[in-house]
Amino acid sequence: MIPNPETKYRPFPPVHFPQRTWPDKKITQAPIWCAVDMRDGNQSLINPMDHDRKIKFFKLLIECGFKEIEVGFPSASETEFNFVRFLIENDMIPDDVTIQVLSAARPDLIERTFEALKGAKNVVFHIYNATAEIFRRIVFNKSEDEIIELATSATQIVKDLCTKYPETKWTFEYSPENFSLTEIDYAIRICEAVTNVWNPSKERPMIINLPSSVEVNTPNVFADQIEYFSTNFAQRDKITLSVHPHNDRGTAVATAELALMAGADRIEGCLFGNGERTGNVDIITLAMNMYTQGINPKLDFHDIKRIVEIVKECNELPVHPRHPYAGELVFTAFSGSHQDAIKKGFQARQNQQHSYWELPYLPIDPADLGCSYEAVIRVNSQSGKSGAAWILQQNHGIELPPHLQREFSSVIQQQTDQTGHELTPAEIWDIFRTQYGLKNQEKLVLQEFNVEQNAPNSTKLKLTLAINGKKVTLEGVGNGVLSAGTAILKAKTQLDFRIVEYNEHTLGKSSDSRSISYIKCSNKNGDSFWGVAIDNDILGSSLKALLNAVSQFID
Ligand SMILES: CC(=O)SCCNC(=O)CCNC(=O)[C@H](O)C(C)(C)COP(=O)(O)OP(=O)(O)OC[C@H]1O[C@@H](n2cnc3c(N)ncnc32)[C@H](O)[C@@H]1OP(=O)(O)O
Ligand SMILES: CC(C)C(=O)C(=O)O
Ligand SMILES: [Mg+2]
Repeated sequence: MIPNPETKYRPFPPVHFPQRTWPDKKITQAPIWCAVDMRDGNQSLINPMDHDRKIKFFKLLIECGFKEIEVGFPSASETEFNFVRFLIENDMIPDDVTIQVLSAARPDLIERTFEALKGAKNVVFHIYNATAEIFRRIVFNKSEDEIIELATSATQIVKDLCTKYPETKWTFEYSPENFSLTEIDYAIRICEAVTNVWNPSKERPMIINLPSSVEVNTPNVFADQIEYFSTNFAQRDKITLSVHPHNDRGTAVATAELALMAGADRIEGCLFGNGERTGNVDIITLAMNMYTQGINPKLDFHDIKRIVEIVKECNELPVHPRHPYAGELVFTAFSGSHQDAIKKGFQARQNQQHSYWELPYLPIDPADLGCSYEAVIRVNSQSGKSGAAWILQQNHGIELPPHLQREFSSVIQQQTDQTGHELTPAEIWDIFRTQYGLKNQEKLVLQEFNVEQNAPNSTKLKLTLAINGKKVTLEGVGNGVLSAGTAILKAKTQLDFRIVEYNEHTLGKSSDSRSISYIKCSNKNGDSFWGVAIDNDILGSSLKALLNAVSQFID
């Protein structure tokens, strides 16, 4: 028996805020991004990053365009402390990048953190303490006022120490940890008290960072909390309002997006949503969501596969194959109706009159993330006619005629049903060649041919064939090469068949491109077979395709 949730869990109370305006707002520009992978992400890893992994991650974040990077919790360990020293002493921080460090609101930890920062150019000094009732009661055993005192006295210590190091441009950040679980008016009260101590200005704002340290409510309730805070905070114009969503309910991205609509200016998060428990908000998803709405996210993820590899190596964690924008399967359709729509979408793009991306089932151009179109369609037993046709088109320039697409699809379907597995492009190509005579067809093999135009509508054809390896030369007449060839083969094999469909095209754009021909022959019993052939000239490919089709009537 599962426990009764009604007596075990309490619903999160909504914020009474009928003046809310965020539902009608739009996101129109990128927020200030702060990557907290090297701190919040790092503190959640099984094996926290060592020096080399941290360096690698730091360089990656800079390449991606982050201008604010929380590089660690310097008072946590020697590794953390020394890493910050290394960055500073080796001049590894670009002038336009601000490093951020975190410390609990504890004098000993704050002092140690300042030691790590000596000589840095630009720093966000970030302190936090939990403010929610359950933390005040259980963790701190302190009253509301005592917690305010803890936060303000720590702020004063930071302020005093900043004056000792005037060579650094300091920005102060305060986080009421577990903001979303904190009584909203108390959260405003403690943040205002901290702000009053710091005394920011419009020109030198401080950062108030509102975390859903544990995600406890729906994104709309969090948005109400943010708009309420933003509306009622006394020195709103002197603070940068930041959010720091976690993903316990799986809605961190929505939470962050609604928070931006509700007035947040800045977002802290991690690549691929790494972080404590279910992670921090995924900045890649957020940024690419903006990108697909026509907004420049001011971050660069154009080589997503490389980013995945580096992050996997540094975090020693996988990235899910269905991770938005980045997973190895997110641009791949296995299912028939999706494949059909995607294939038609790519065709339609060739005549499109506008520049916008418009493709069924592909909300973003894979090329924008450095991915090719090759993998957008893969073939298994869920696939339809467009699946294999797409693979042949992409890999070999083959434009299967519509009827042949259907016929080849049933061949492929038999294979995938039998094995239950995906077919690779190489396997599909091999099945295609075997099925239509491009490979191992030895019953009727063209060796030479000669065409003479006797008169208008009368063509004389001389064929040299290897029939099951035996060379024969045959002649016939028809009103064209194919009808002459048909006449020759009918006479030789005693088979009664006719050509019912013929298609050809060049494989490539230049005039010396090879030709491919597709021929379907039927007999009176209703049996029909396709033959396909490739040759340097169109007559050769037509005759070979005819032989490949007819060979299939022969036992
Ligand atoms: C939501 C977040 O992500 S917060 C960031 C969390 N990150 C980390 O903790 C990673 C790095 N931390 C560490 O390595 C260690 O915690 C250290 C080295 C910083 C400190 O370790 P310790 O000295 O053993 O203290 P510990 O972390 O257990 O803290 C517990 C004490 O600090 C107090 N404390 C906890 N958080 C805070 C805070 N934000 N501000 C002030 N005091 C705090 C607790 O009430 C407790 O006090 P008590 O001993 O009087 O009961
Ligand atoms: C330190 C704070 C910002 C934090 O990581 C959290 O509350 O989740
Ligand atoms: Mg966090």
